[in-house]
Amino acid sequence: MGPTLVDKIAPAKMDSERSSHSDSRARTIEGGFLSIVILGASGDLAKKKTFPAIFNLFRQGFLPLNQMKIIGYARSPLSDQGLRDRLRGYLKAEHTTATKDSIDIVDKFLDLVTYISGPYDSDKGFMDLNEAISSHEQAEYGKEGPTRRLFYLALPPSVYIVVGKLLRHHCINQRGWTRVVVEKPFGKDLASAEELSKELGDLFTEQQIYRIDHYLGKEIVQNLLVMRFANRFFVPIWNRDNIANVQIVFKENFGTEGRGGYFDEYGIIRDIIQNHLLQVLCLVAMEKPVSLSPEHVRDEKVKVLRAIEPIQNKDVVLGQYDSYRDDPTVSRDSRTPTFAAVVVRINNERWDGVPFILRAGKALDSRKAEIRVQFRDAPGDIFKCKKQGRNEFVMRLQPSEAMYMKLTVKQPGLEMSATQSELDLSYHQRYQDIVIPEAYERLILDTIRGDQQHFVRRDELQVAWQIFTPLLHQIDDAQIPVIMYKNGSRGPLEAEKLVEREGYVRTSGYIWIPPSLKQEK
Ligand SMILES: NC(=O)C1=CN([C@@H]2O[C@H](COP(=O)(O)OP(=O)(O)OC[C@H]3O[C@@H](n4cnc5c(N)ncnc54)[C@H](OP(=O)(O)O)[C@@H]3O)[C@@H](O)[C@H]2O)C=CC1
Ligand SMILES: O=C1O[C@H](COP(=O)(O)O)[C@@H](O)[C@H](O)[C@H]1O
Repeated sequence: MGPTLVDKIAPAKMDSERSSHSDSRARTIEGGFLSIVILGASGDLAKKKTFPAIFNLFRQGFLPLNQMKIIGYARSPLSDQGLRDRLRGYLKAEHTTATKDSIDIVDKFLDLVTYISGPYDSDKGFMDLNEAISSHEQAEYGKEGPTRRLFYLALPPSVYIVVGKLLRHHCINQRGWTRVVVEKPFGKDLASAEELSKELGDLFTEQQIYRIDHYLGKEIVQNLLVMRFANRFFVPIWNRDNIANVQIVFKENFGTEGRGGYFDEYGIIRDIIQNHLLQVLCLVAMEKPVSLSPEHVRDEKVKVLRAIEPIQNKDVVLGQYDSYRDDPTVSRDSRTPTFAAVVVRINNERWDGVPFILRAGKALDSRKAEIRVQFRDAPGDIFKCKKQGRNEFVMRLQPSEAMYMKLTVKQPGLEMSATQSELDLSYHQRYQDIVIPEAYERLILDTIRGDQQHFVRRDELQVAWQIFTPLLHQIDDAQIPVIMYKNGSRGPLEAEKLVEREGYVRTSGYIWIPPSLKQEK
């Protein structure tokens, strides 16, 4: 039998081989035995996102085949094999040619996975965990040599602190780094987020804490700084003189589906807008950082957040889809918004007067996330372009990553008339041989490399909550109306009116479906 894909896996790639930018961002991967511990390994996120992302890194040779273990920890009574069986269906060895190879690579990965069943609040469980990690380390590395420990909290935030304390007490690495990944929601409002930050901050240094927001790992989001600051086209026009309005949109064509209990407590602003969309806004609106070092980038994000004005009620539309309360895990008289449109205003020299409209909704007519930048009309319109519509630059995060510009051109033919057309960079067409990594894949790799650029810093989180907390408290106190909308619709009509009121000009008669989206259907 010839060599399988597993045999062909190279030792973990070093950053110097992989990184296209050999500047200050390129980090050396420190050597040493790597233990990745997933706490909450029995859960939804772990099986759907965390383990598959680690598997993809492994499959592509980014993890050290013979120098690592992956340990799942949760209360559920599972065996090693039980966890492996549960995960197998989620590990897809796509892009490998032979089926045998695909099975081998999955088996090889699952061989690295073990499971410990234990509570989240007992010394014993965490002593067992430490024992297991140490014994793997020693089996490979003896008692000397550097080791690396990554703890991924795929858990409800209610247990973060108790788990953090026990990790701190029993599982800290004595021979190398310890890093802790925490998932959103990081609190429910400013006070609770601050408390969580303080308690975690008493246990771990800021350099050890990785607050994950998976939107920061999406390809088009990662492209934002390059687009804005490496293209002469954009540098001079990215401001209030040229841009009329910006929309950052998240739509899902399904409801809360099995997560109703969690969602009903949080709602769409805490679930999507305060974190994912606000993070995207930071990258669209921030000033150029001094360098790409994580602190320089995050310093600029914090500055733009600090320039955001208090949100006014007239700038908010809330909705709830009509079948939301049919979910048995949702309260019968729930007023939790499943849709929100919020106008955010940035009071600085670059953006004064430009509305940033953040819109997110569940159970809408399609699944899509995009940034839509609409430009002002060209002055002195001799071509009657106003009829045709405005220039827009759209960055589609999903589905099918793309960036396109809507612009006015001469209608081809003998007549001199203007029409709307587009310049399209659809990734699946342009980069046919490149597999775009999943957000979690990229971010987990960053945690192993020690790169915090794409993670939320404590002060960033604090300002993000400061912006939304007054509004959230009013919503919690039922002071803002929640409009019903039909499951599968575009959301409340009032939101469309809000967007119009803020000066968005819809192009009439222009319908263009990007080829990559046609393929998607
Ligand atoms: N699922 C998703 O798509 C996303 C999730 N997240 C966040 O990731 C984290 C994990 O999410 P998810 O996997 O969906 O969560 P789950 O509800 O599936 O919980 C994960 C595991 O935690 C344990 N657990 C559940 N409830 C409790 C509780 N009340 N007290 C103690 N342990 C509990 C369970 O393990 P056991 O009982 O075996 O110990 C469960 O398998 C959350 O913070 C969530 O907000 C973020 C983005 C997306
Ligand atoms: O964080 C969350 O994100 C998902 C949407 O993620 P995407 O990468 O598929 O866009 C959302 O469904 C979920 O409610 C939310 O908690």
